[in-house]
Amino acid sequence: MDLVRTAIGLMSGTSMDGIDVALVRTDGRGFIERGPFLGRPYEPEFRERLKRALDLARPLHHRSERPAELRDIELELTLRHAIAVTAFLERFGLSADAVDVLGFHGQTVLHRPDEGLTIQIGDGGVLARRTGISVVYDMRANDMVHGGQGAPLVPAYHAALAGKFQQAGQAVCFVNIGGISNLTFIGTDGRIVAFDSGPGNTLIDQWVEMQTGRTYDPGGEIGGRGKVVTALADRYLQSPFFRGNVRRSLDRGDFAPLRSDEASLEDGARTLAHVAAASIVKSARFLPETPSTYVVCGGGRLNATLMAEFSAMAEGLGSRVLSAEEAGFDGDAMEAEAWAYLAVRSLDGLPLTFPGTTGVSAPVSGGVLATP
Ligand SMILES: Nc1ncnc2c1ncn2[C@@H]1O[C@H](COP(=O)(O)OP(=O)(O)OP(=O)(O)O)[C@@H](O)[C@H]1O
Ligand SMILES: CC(=O)N[C@H]1[C@@H]2OC[C@@H](O2)[C@@H](O)[C@@H]1O[C@H](C)C(=O)O
Repeated sequence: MDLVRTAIGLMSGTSMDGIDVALVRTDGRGFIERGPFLGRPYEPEFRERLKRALDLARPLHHRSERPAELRDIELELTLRHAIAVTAFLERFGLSADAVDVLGFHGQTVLHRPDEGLTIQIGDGGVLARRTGISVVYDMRANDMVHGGQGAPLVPAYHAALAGKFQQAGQAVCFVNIGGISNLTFIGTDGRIVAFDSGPGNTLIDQWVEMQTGRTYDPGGEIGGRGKVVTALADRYLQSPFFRGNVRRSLDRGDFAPLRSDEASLEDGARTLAHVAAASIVKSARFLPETPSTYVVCGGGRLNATLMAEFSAMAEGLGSRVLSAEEAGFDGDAMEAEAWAYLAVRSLDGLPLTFPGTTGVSAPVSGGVLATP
């Protein structure tokens, strides 16, 4: 039997809303035992620091470049992750010795796949020393070196969770609605096809924050009171991103926010929820077949307006739509769990990405190991 390790995954996603922490016991292959999860929101001041980091990263041309202020933010981010690990261990009565590895995503501050450039800030060495636990980090870079898009990486984990659908003879598609959305299709024969599918919550979050100061549309309630402004929706949905045969991965800044005078608060939120839902369906046309089931994860599944739109569109095409919880998973923990799983795969030199998931030339492993 392959070695089963205890791993903690740490995800700070494109929504920049906080750090997700999840524990998984796994052999990095078919054995997965999901443990506890903790979400640690960022305080508003630190979110502003991360937004500043995106601005500082925009002119960079090399993934190791760190202007002094960006280096400071990287250290602050890393220390917040160390505190999150300590809080997690305390909360669940675990000692650092019980954990074999941390899978550390860091924060994507720039992603330009066309230039072969992806930058995640987060210092694995500092995190390993602070926590006393080995850290695997920088998991996207090697994929890009080998011609991949550097994202998405979560599909290897989705595929490992898909066994029950395969046994039932069903093609399943995991939909992760985070800041950006991505899809993982797993066919009945185990074939994996994955790609970023379009804007997720970021446009909605930016709009609601601009208009109200709140950082998201709770439950999709604001959008639920509005109507779709077709001309604005079309501006997004007619993007060249949805055309052509090559799927490319997205940067948070690839779709420009609505301008403040373009719609009422409610109509803007409704229109952008529609855009998020329709983007998934548009991109799903590039899957090998219509999935029997969509399993929806990520914070966007909690936006009822977005979910109602997506469910109606997908069901109209013959698929059923389940939330991660309805399918027996945890939709908040999934990405952090994936980073735990990927860290174990990295330790064993197993591939993290495949030609069908990132367009990489051949299956490749990745990640950098830092020891305490
Ligand atoms: N109760 C809720 N109602 C509506 N939307 C919500 C709710 N909770 C979270 N969200 C949305 O989900 C977002 C966070 O989702 P998630 O944590 O999956 O994103 P992420 O991990 O940052 O993104 P990515 O997958 O792009 O890396 C929030 O920014 C918000 O837009
Ligand atoms: C470069 C980067 O950080 N991309 C993220 C982003 O957020 C969602 C989507 O775009 C996905 O491609 C990826 O994250 C997920 C967790 C992934 O790599 O699977």
